[in-house]
Amino acid sequence: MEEEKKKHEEQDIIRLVKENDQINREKLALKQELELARKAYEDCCVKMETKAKGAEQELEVRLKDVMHLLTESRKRVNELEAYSESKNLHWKKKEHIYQRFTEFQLGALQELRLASQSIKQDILETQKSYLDEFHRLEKSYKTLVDASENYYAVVAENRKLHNEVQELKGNIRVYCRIRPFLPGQMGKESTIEHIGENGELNVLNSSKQGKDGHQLFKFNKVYGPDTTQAEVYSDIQPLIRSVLDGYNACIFAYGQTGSGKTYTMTGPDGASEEEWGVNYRALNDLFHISQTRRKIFAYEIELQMVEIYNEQVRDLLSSDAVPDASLHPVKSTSDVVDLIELGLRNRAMAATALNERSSRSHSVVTIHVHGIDMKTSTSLRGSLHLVDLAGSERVDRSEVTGDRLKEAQHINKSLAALGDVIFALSQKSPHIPYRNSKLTQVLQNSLGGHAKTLMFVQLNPDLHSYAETTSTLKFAERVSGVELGAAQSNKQNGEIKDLMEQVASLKDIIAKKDEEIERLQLLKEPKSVHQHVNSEKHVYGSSSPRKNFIGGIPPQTLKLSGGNGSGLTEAASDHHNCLDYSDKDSELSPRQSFDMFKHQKEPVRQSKPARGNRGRNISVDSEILGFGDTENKDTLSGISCSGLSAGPDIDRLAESNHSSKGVKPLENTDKVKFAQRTPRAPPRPHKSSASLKKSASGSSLSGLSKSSSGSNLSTKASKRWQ
Ligand SMILES: Nc1ncnc2c1ncn2[C@@H]1O[C@H](COP(=O)(O)OP(=O)(O)OP(=O)(O)O)[C@@H](O)[C@H]1O
Repeated sequence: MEEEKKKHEEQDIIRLVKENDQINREKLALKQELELARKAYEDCCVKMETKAKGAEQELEVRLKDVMHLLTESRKRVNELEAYSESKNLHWKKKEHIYQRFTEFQLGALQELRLASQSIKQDILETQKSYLDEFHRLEKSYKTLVDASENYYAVVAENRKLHNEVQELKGNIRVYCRIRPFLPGQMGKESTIEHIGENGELNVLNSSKQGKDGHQLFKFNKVYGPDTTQAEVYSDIQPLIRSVLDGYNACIFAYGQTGSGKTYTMTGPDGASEEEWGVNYRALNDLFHISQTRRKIFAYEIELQMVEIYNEQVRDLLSSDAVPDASLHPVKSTSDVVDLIELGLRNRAMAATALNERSSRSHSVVTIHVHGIDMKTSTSLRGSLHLVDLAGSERVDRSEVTGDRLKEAQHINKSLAALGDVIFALSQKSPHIPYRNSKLTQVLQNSLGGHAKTLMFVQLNPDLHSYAETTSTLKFAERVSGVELGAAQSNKQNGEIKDLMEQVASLKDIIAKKDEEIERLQLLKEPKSVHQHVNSEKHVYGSSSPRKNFIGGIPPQTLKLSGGNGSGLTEAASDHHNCLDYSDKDSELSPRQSFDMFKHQKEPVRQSKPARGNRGRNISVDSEILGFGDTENKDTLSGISCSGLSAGPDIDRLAESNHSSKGVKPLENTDKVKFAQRTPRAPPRPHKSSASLKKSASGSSLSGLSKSSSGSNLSTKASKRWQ
C-alpha cells in the first residue's frame, strides 16, 4: 500500500515535473511573445510619434490658413456690415417715400371713391332719364314703323295702280340695263351715280360742275351691272307668257354699240344655259308652258330668225352666212335645243363672215304661236318679236369713212325713223310714219297695234360714252311716254272664223263682178276708159285689183303667219298708215316725209273713191312684198306692212325682187304718180258690190269690210294655220 502510495507519489512528481517543464516552455514562449510585442509596440510608438509630428506640422499650417481666413472673414463681415448699413439707410428712405406715396394714393383713392359715387349717382340719374327717353322713342318708333308699313303698303298699292293704269294705256315699258365694265376696263370712271329701287337712274358727268353734271331719269326698272340673265328674264316672263294667251308682244333692245344689246337678247358668245339671253329663254319657256297646257290647248309654235341688213353689208356676206329666215316648227324639246343651236351657229357664222357683226344689222327673232282651245274651238294667235337693234352710236363718234360711213348713216337713218315713229306716237299724231324704214315697218304692229311692247335700254357705264348714254336715255324717256292703248288678245271663236270665210268668199264674188263691170265698161267706152285702164295697168299689170295683187305670184305663196289674227284689222291699219305713202319718202328725211305727208294726206283722202282704195292698198301691198322698193336699200326679209308676220313665202318674194325674177318691180315714181296725179275714173255705182258689202258688214263685222285684200290675206293666213 505504501508502495502503491509511493508509486502514486512518484507518478505525481513525474507529472509535476513534466508540468513544470511545460510551464517553463510556455513561460519562455510567452517571454518571446512579450518581447515581440514590446518591439512592435515600440515601433508603433515611433511611427505614431513621427505621424504625430507630421500632423502637428500640418495642423500648424492649417491653423495659419484658418487664422488668415478668419482675418479675411472679419474684414468681409465689416465690409458687409457697412454695405448693409448703407442699404438699410437707402431702403429706409425708399420706405419713407413709398409710405408717402401710398398715403397720397390713398388720399386720391378716397377722392376717386367720392367722385365715383357721385358719377354713379349721375349715371343712375342719366340712365333713368335715358330709359324714359328710350321708352318715349320706342313709342315714337312704333308709331313710325306703323306709319312706314302703311306708307309701303300705300306705295305698293300706288305702284300697282300706276302699273294698271299704264297697262290700260298700253304704255311701252322701258327697262334700263347697265352692263358691267369688261375685263381690261377696270378702274375706268363710271357715269352711273345712283340706281334707285323704283326705276330711278342718276347719271353723272364728273367733267361738268354742279347741277349740269347730274341728270335724273326714271324708267319702269333699272338693272345694275350685277343683274343676271335669269333675273332679267323673270321680270319679263309674264309678258312673254301672255303670247300663249293670244297677245302680240315685242321686246327690243336699244343702245350704243357694245352696250350689251346682244348680251341681253341672245347672250354672250358660246353662252351656257345660265347665260342664255331672252330669245332662248323665251322659246324654251313658251314651249314648256305650251306642253303643260296641252290638255286644254293645242298649240303650234314656230320660230323665225330674220336679219334686216343694209344692202352693202349683205353684199359682203356669202349666201350661206345669211341666217335662214324660214319658219321652224317647234314640236319637241329637241327642236328647241336644235333651234337654239342654230341661232348660236348663225351668229357665229355671221361673225366669221364679217356683220364685227352686231351694229350692222337689226336681228329679229319671231315666235309665232297658234293655239286652239279644245273645248270651245276658240283659236288664238300670238306673236313675239325679239329685236336686237343695230348700235345707236353717233356717226361722228364712230369715225368711219367710205362704204362704212354710208352704212352707218343708213343704220342711223333707220333708227332716226324709229325715233320719228316714237315721237309721232307720243304726240298722238294722226299719221305715224312707219314706212320711212324697213325697221319701223317691222315694228309697226308692235308699236302701233294692240301689242305689249317693252324696250331694253342698254348702257355702257364708261364716262367716255356719256354723250351716247344721255342721248340714249332721252330717247328711252320719250319711248316710255308712248301709249299704245290696251293690249288685245287675238282670240277668235269658231263662229267668227266661219263668218270671215264667208266674207272672203263674198269679196271674191265682188272682185269678179268688178272685173266684169270693167270689161263691160271697156266695151262701152273704148277710148276714154282705155287710157285710164292703161295707166292703171302700168302700175298693176292688170285691171283687176285682186288679180294684180296676186299678179304673177302663185296664190299659195300669199300666206301670212302670226300677226294679230285679224289680218283685216292689220290691213286696215296699213291702209290708214301706208296708203298715201310711197317709198319715195324713204329718200327724204323722216321729218321731211312727215311734213310732205301732212300736205298730201287730206286732198288724197278726200278724192278717194271706193275702187281707188283698193287700188292703193294693192300698191302698198306690192311695196311691202318688195316690189318696186328700189330706193330703199334695206334687204327686207320676212316682213310685211303688218309687222313681221309675213312668212318665208313673202321672204321668197322679196328675194325674187332682188334677183329680178318674178314680178316686175314697180317704180316708185309710178306709184307716186298714181297716188297723186293719176286721173281717176269717176266713181261708178256698184250695186252688187255695195249690197254684198252691206251683207258683210251686216254680220256685225263692220271693221272687216274696210279692206278686201286684207280679208283675203287673213283668210289665207288662217288657212295656213289649220
Ligand atoms: N350684262 C353683262 N354682263 C357681262 N358682260 C356683258 C354684259 N352686257 C354686255 N356684256 C359684254 O359686253 C360686250 C358687248 O356686248 P354686246 O355685244 O352684247 O353689245 P351690243 O350692244 O350688242 O353691241 P353691238 O351694237 O355692237 O351689237 C360683250 O363682250 C358682252 O359679252
